[in-house]
Amino acid sequence: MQRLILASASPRRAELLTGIGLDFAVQPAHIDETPMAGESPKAYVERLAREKALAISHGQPDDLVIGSDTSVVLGGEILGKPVDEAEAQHMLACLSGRSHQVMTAVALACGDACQSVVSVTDVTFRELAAEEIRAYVATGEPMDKAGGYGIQGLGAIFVSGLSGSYSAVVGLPLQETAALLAGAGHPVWQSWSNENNKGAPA
Ligand SMILES: Cc1cn([C@H]2C[C@H](O)[C@@H](COP(=O)(O)OP(=O)(O)OP(=O)(O)O)O2)c(=O)[nH]c1=O
Repeated sequence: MQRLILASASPRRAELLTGIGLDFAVQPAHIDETPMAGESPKAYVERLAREKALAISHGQPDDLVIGSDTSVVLGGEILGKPVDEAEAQHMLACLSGRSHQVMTAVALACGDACQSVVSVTDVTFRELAAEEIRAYVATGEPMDKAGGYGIQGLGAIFVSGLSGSYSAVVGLPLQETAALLAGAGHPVWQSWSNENNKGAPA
C-alpha cells in the first residue's frame, strides 16, 4: 500500500497535516540549506522543499513524500531560523512596524517525480518595544522558527495584518498541499472515513 510520508522535523507541519485528518509517517530529510548565489527567495524555498521530498522518496519509490520549506523575506532578504538569541532580537527589531512576506513551498514526490507550489503571504507587524522583544526571545519561542517568531504562539500578538495563507505561515500551505495530493490521486477527504477521524473535534 502507498504510504504518505512527511519529510520534515517540524512539529508544526505534522500538527497541520494531522489537523486535516491525514495519516502519515515522519521521516525528516537532512539537506544543505545554503542559498545559491543569486537565487531568489521564491526559487530557494521551492528548491529546498523539492530536495527534502526527493531525498526521502528516492529510497522508497512507492510512497508519496511531502517536503516543505518556510522563509521570512524582508525587503528581498531571506530570514531563516535565528542561530542565537542576538540574531532573534535583531530579526524581530527589523520586522517591527513593517510588512514582510512569508514564503512556504510544498513539494510532493513519488520516486523521481516531484510537483511543487510556493505560497506567498504578506504579514504586517505592529511596532514592537525593545523590552517586549527581549521578553519574547527569553521564552525560547523564536529559536526554531523562520524570522524568529511563531504566529501560532506568543508571536500572535505582534501580527496586525495578514493577506494570504495562515497555515503557510505556520509551516505548510494546506489548500495547496491538498491540491497536490488530489492531483496525485489522493484527495484528502478520502482519509476522513478512517477510524482515527471518527468523532473529530469541531
Ligand atoms: C514564520 C513562522 C515559521 N514557523 C516555523 C515553521 C518551520 O518549522 C520553521 C521554518 O524552518 P524550515 O527550515 O522551513 O523547517 P524546519 O527546519 O523546522 O523543518 P524541516 O526542514 O525538517 O521541514 O519555522 C512557525 O512555526 N511559525 C511562524 O509563524
